[in-house]
Amino acid sequence: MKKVIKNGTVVTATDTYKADILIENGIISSIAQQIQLNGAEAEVVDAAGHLVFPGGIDPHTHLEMPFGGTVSRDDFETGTIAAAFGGTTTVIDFCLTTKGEPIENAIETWHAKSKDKAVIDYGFHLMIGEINEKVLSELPAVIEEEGITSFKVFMAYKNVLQADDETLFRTLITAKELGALVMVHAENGDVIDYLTKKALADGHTEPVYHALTRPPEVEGEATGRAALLTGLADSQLYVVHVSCANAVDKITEARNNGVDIWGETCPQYLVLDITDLEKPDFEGAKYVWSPPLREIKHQDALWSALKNGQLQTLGSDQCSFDFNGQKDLGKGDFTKIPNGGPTIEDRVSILFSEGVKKDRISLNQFVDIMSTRNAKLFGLFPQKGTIAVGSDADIVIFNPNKERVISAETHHMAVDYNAFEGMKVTGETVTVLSRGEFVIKDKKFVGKLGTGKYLKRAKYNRIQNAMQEDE
Ligand SMILES: NC(=O)NCCC(=O)O
Ligand SMILES: [Zn+2]
Ligand SMILES: [Zn+2]
Repeated sequence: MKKVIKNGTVVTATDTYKADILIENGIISSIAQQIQLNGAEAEVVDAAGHLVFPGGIDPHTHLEMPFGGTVSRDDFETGTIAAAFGGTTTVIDFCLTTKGEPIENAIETWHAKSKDKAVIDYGFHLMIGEINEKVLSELPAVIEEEGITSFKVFMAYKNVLQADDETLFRTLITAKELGALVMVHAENGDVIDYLTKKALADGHTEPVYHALTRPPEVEGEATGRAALLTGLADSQLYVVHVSCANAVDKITEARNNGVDIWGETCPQYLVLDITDLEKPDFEGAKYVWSPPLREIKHQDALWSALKNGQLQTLGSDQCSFDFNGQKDLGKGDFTKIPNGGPTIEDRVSILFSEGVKKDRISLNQFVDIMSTRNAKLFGLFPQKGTIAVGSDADIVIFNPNKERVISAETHHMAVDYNAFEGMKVTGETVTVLSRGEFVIKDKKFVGKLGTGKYLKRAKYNRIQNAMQEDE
């Protein structure tokens, strides 16, 4: 049956206007000031007093990911349900590879994790841990057959996920040839390895040492190095989870020099800070992310970078671990605390409440940062990331004035704590449609497991993204 969303305020990355939206066969078929249909023809959804914007696209999730001897708690079922409750309709998850193992096995593993579970659409990025003739021979099929058009390289997590500079450089060259966007976790893993060993040898075991052994300089250095190699390879780079001014400065400098480089930050870096890691009774472990939470001054740098376009996107970096039974693996040794936290559900709300409501970014920037730009960078636009005739009807109906408090008591993630516990936010997702079907209706989950579709994504489009830059 057709659906018509009536009386809402439509918000895209460029426009804000009152209009009705007609949905047929999962696609937006008409947008007009008034769409008149009788009740027998279409289901009417009244969005009066609400914003109607494209579903969020979260380009950075780790669902059911093995890490530090355990596995992240939220999987494609609980993770995508929580994402939908938070106004996100697409996630792109990181498919981890193992050196020496065929890439197709890794991708198969990720398909097995997600199929029959996801309630919203999803895609994968591919981790590159090594480059050799075998890997090079496998990558064209990854792009052409799987539609995986982004590769991820870790510059940190020594002896686990970390790749060397040759691997990064060759990945950049190969990505340019094949039409992929390279993503990088930019921290100097070798320096961190030294600093963490020294901290432990000096008897420092508490969670805050996670941050003290990963100072902003090591993120700035790695970001600058990755940017330089990208310029040298004339390739394209997306720096994930930027946490500090040092990294923003390197990205800005490279962009000013014509390097095709993009930066993502995450909600935790915008609203939490290093003092959270100092909480007593090992509670600081809840706030262990890599890169770590920073001194509060870095928050201002990140907000102004989002406003000025020096950073372009917000990912959640969802990688949740229970406080009891997972984070506590690191009691007595901060290096054993699994890195990551639950953020998928609150990403959109925090950007709206702290960004739009506090006048740090505009409403249209909000849509661009949490959805549209991600669609463009990751080969999903205009199928996703906007409200336009012909686009998928991935739509959020959002109450911009509802005040509420974030809490583990009410969240939908599987973990036993919420990193933003007690935070007051304004704005609430009311109804969410994925390809025209309700997933959340009047704040209740009405979706079905397995209805989320795997997305084969288009190649990285430098012209399209460069054109956005010129606007
Ligand atoms: N960010 C984090 O601490 N955990 C997830 C893995 C990663 O993105 O580095
Ligand atoms: Zn990372
Ligand atoms: Zn991550």
